[in-house]
Amino acid sequence: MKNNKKIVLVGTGLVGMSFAYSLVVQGNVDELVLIDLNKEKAIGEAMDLQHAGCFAKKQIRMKAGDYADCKGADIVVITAGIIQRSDQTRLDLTVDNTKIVQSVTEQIMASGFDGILIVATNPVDLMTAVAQKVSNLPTNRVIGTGTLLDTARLRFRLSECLQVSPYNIHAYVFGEHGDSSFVPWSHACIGSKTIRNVLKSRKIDEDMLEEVFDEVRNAGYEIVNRKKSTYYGIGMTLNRLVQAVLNDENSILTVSAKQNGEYGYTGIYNGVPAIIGAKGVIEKLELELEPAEQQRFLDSCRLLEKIWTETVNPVLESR
Ligand SMILES: NC(=O)C1=CN([C@@H]2O[C@H](COP(=O)(O)OP(=O)(O)OC[C@H]3O[C@@H](n4cnc5c(N)ncnc54)[C@H](O)[C@@H]3O)[C@@H](O)[C@H]2O)C=CC1
Ligand SMILES: CC(=O)C(=O)O
Repeated sequence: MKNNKKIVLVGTGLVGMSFAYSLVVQGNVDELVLIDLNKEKAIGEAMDLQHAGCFAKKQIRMKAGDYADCKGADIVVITAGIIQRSDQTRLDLTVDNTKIVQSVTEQIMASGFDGILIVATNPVDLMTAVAQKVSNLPTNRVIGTGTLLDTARLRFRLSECLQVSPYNIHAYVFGEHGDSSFVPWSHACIGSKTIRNVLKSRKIDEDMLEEVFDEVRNAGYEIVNRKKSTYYGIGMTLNRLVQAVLNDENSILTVSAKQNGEYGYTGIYNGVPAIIGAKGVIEKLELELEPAEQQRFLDSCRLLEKIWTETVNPVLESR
């Protein structure tokens, strides 16, 4: 394990700073550099965090910096971008955020950065693909937060409904971090018992599962309607992913990873469970999906590929 764990964050908005604050509270990095288009904001955020750090269990070196600081960083996290309004989906952000992620990634790479890139900017599956294409880093080293936040929401909600700790709920949200996501319930377990068998023994109707997932899929919209944006959930999601890499955990997390045919699709970034360690995506966990689940994954990939071809690529090629 490296002695000095260095993270650079690009985008010091609500998502970026929720993540940064969680690092300071948990004290699980050594060095943190903040970059934003709005340099004054990055400086103000760094000052505020430095003051918070006086009460933290570990002292972290923090500053507002610039892209030259990415050289030698273990991980650069991209949270720069616009957010959706309550009448928009994440996919409506595609054109604006493609331009932002392209520009940010070019500047990161110009520094000589050679670590792991983690992307949260929405629509995250497409923006991770943009970061990979522009950076030309190996695909295992460019990771999107994917459906990790959705999976946390699923485990939370199932935990509430079934009165079992979320730590003992093993269920994954697959596909786009968006409306085409789904849960392969055939692989959802409470402890080692399948969730369908748990429902059967408790005499709970299976319809409960899709009701729970509807809430999970709509959770982002529900929060945006009430408070304009979501940030604590994704802040801790980013922290979890970063720790898995920094500590070479080989933990299974549902991230946006480049598809290489494991689930019948090649070429697009989409959310699947994967083993995450120091080298990024070590291996995608290949689950045997039921035919209907497999179809939903293919539909999700086809949707993303269509937007990539019709919208993202023309933006990338226009520069
Ligand atoms: N993947 C996920 O699960 C989630 C993703 N998000 C996404 O995260 C992104 C950020 O959201 P918030 O932090 O709430 O937005 P925000 O508006 O609070 O912050 C965005 C920041 O990006 C900066 N920025 C914009 N263009 C930039 C550029 N070219 N270079 C450097 N910095 C730039 C802005 O100055 C601002 O500080 C959005 O795209 C949002 O949809 C939000 C929640 C969950
Ligand atoms: C905004 C967003 O992507 C979420 O909270 O799921």
